[in-house]
Amino acid sequence: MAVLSYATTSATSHSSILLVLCGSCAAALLLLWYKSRQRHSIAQVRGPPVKNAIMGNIRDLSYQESVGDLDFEYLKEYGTAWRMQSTLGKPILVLSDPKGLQHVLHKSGYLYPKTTQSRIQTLVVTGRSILWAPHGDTHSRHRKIMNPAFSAPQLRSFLPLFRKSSGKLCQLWKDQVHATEGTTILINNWLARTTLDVVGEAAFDYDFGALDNKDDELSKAYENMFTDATLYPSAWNAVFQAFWDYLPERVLEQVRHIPTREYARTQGVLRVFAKYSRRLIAQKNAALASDRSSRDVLSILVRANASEDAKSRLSDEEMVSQMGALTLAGHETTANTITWMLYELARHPEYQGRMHAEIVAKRAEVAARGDADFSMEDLEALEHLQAAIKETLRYHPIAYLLNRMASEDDTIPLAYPIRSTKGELLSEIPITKGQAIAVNIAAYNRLPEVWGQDAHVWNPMRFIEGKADPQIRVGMFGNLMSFSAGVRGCIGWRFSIIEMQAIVTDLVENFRFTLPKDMPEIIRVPAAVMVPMIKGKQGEGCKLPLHVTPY
Ligand code: HEM
Repeated sequence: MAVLSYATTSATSHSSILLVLCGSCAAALLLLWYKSRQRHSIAQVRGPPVKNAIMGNIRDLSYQESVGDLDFEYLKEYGTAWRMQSTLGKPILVLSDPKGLQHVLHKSGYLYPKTTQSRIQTLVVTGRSILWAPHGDTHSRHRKIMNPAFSAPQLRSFLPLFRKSSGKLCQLWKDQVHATEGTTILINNWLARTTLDVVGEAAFDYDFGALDNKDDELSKAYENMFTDATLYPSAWNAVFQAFWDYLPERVLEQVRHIPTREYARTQGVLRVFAKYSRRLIAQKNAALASDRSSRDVLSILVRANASEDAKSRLSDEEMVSQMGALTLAGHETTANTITWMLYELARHPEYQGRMHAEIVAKRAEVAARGDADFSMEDLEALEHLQAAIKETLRYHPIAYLLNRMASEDDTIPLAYPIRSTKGELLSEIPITKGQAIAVNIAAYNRLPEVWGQDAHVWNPMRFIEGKADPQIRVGMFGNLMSFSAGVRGCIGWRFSIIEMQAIVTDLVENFRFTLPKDMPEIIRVPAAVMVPMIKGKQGEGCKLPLHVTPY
């Protein structure tokens, strides 16, 4: 009986959600139709022709075979700012100009918040975390409490922990790689497991056991989530999301209950994370009360939150959400960047040889000093390693596009003037409130004006020879946009750099990476983050095989 009455209540509440959604959508459709007839301020900005009135041409971007195929073509044709049409006639300004990006992300503070679509999508997958936090008071409250856990000294203290995981990966590969001929390995899968273990231990003092193949509920829930939920978005979902700007927040919060793959897959992950996160936070609160608090990110967060005044404190729900956010933001991003780096090293054996020689020489220095392992200063002195990290972040930016919108009328300045639809040179673009802006990280990272005429070539020497010395400072690291910039720039960029230094040093010291004889074509697939897949075999998920031979 109890089950029956629960089922009836649940069905009633679901049909009222559906009714509210349908009613709101119909109203939004009318509003959208009215809006699409209005003239917008970026009408004079050139862009690719619109092929489909409903879908616009934005879908071409999410269906392009490899990230950059279209972006680099448009960049060449239209310059560092162009116009695209999103679903139901909504114009988007696609921006890769350094001065424009500096203005939108740095100088304007919170003037350009995330779009409703990107905020609600992160709400669906992480809950009320820092990634979701609306611009302004809410976000600065999250950031203030999270900052102490990401200070440079705190992150440098994680080095032994990162080295422990990379050592484990090396040992597992040594066990399975044939000593003389080497073996072909799907490296992305191993690296994702390694970075999941790293983020588990450093951020929560939790053992995902991914490298040990432990049957862990959390790591299983997370596996392939990005590609399952976001790859090749359906037309209905794109049209549905176009209404979101006009729906009340309370209605939008319900979209997570929609039982299609876009929402159900992430909702499942969110539920599992919330369960574990609650348990871990309770443990950390108990440890704090008995003065046994440890150094992982979540413990520092719990401590920082406890010492805030009640008004500024994160709520229980906000605290619980950070675990999913840190795993989401900090795991596959780093794993994929290392994957692309090893792929480029396999394609550039001469550079890989230099990196190996540099590490071996440093190892001899460390041994002569009587130390068992590299210090942070040793790793930072490896200039070929540093340059390869920067060049890979530039060439293969995992987060290749960010969505923002103007909260007020504004003017965006450009470093490189563009030609308007009337043939005039524009050195600034007027923006009206509500204008959507796509921050095109992939295109900025390939600007010949900033990176040199060989911007489309993977060449780490540009950082060693000082060729990349851009005049306009935008990014958080190496003047790259890969970690974004400004008030919402990546909080974990140092964590990721130290992690990459620790893992890549171990791998390049112990193994040689080459392309297998029958190397398939690898494409940069546009899921929520950019992932490597074998061309024509996208259905098999992320895959990047390399031939690995031990030294
Ligand atoms: C190669 C590795 C990484 C890349 C390329 C990367 C990139 C980014 C980018 C582009 C953003 C801005 C997102 C937006 O505005 O929508 C961001 C934000 C963020 N990242 Fe990273 N990230 C990386 C690693 C990490 C790691 C290791 C962590 C944590 C352990 C982390 C935690 C975060 C968090 C919490 C935010 C939200 C910051 C805020 O809104 O204030 N990231 N990241």
